[in-house]
Amino acid sequence: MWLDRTKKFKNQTSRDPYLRAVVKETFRLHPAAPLLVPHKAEEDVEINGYIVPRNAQVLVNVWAIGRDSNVWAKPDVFMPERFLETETDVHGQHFELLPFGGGRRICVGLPLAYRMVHLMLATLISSFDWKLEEGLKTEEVDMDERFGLTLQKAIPLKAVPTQL
Ligand code: HEM
Repeated sequence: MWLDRTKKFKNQTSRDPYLRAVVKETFRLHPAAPLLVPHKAEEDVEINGYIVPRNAQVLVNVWAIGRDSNVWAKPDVFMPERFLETETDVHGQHFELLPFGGGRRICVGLPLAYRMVHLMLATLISSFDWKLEEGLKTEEVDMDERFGLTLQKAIPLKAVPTQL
């Protein structure tokens, strides 16, 4: 039965454009690794007129890129619809959305992780009816983040499931 369900969800999740848009929008605003993984320049490199000297440690602030108002309309608003009309994806070709990094050191777990995120989200949504804690309204949920090598919610979300 679990296998049947998994197959069903796999078909649904790979086709559901809104679910895919929700995942992208979540990665845009809350990338799991906000500065990716530290890189080092092996040689002096010039990028857009800036010199990155040999041996410099390079951190790519994908958290800031995801909220750049030069790139995103209403950058602080959670708006999955923005991804419905674009080809933008997370595979390292679109530099405005790089939750898995890009280039030679792109996350090798991307194909597995990306599928699993969709599968888990679809399973959780379709298996339970979710409510916030008693009395809490959606707009009152505290979305502050605690920065580190990985990004976490400063105040954990308490969501109450009822099995469907
Ligand atoms: C949603 C889940 C995940 C996210 C958001 C994520 C994100 C990342 C990021 C941002 C990097 C650094 C890329 C860079 O600096 O350019 C990375 C590297 C890496 N990830 Fe993931 N990752 C995830 C899941 C996984 C999984 C499931 C695996 C293994 C099965 C994995 C294995 C790796 C490895 C081995 C590297 C180092 C690659 C290298 O340096 O060549 N990741 N990941």
